[in-house]
Amino acid sequence: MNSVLESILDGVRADLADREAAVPFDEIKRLADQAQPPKDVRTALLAPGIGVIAEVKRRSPSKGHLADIADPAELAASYAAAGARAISVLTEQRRFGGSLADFDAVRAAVDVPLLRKDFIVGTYQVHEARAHGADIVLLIVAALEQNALESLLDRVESLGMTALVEVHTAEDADRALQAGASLIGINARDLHTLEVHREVFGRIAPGLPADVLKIAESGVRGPSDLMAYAGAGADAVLVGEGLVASGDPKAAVTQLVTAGSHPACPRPSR
Ligand SMILES: O=C(O)c1ccccc1NCC(=O)[C@H](O)[C@H](O)COP(=O)(O)O
Repeated sequence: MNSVLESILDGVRADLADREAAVPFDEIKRLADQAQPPKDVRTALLAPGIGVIAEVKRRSPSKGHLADIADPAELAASYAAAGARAISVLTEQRRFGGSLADFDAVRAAVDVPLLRKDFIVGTYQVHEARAHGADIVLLIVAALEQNALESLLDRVESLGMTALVEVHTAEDADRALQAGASLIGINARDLHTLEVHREVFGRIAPGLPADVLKIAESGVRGPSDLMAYAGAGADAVLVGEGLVASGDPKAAVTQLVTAGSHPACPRPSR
């Protein structure tokens, strides 16, 4: 595993140990069982046009500070009002400045499906995501051994949620399919250099089955990037920096949604 990811995971494991000490596994499972039922993510993403998954992202390892985001609920409500199909909330604290408190605030503010965007390493975090009302949980292939990926994906689905399985290479994509992923995110950000290479999406997506929903992650800075990803087979794009650093996130989502539903925008064939 590469050092950027490894160092993120070290911090994630330390913070996770603190949370598990505060709220034991049985209690987080009980809270997950009491949460509102998860939403139908596939139907939301298959609505006509290229979907926009809008991200609440304060900072990142690659760019440092991105936006202050004093009120994540207000930001999320503006994303939803502008037509975002789903909202991604970063809950990793050390590198991304996110939190489960941000997630709770967003959950209370919007009805669209919510993605818990974090670095999942164990089943506790899956139940924790459900307890906080998540509908989608990110599983990063590069962060997980195959048996862990498969058992976490099973756990996500057994709780009625959808796993967004993130891949960076064709080998990752093979592992995601082997694990049974039905929603695959192809992340154009190289985890070694943190550079974005959008062409990675077009190299990997054609090798995925037609019934797998394909999300293009990272590097969408405006409608032309969305159109290019759509042309390479994306069902939806996941956008963070291009929204939060735009000065007018609601207008930025509106522009993307408009582009994604324009008759000239390519559609995935299935
Ligand atoms: O954003 C980073 O610097 C980063 C570094 C290491 C691991 C993950 C990272 N980002 C997570 C994401 O996948 C993005 O937040 C997401 O794809 C949105 O990307 P962007 O629109 O380019 O902000």
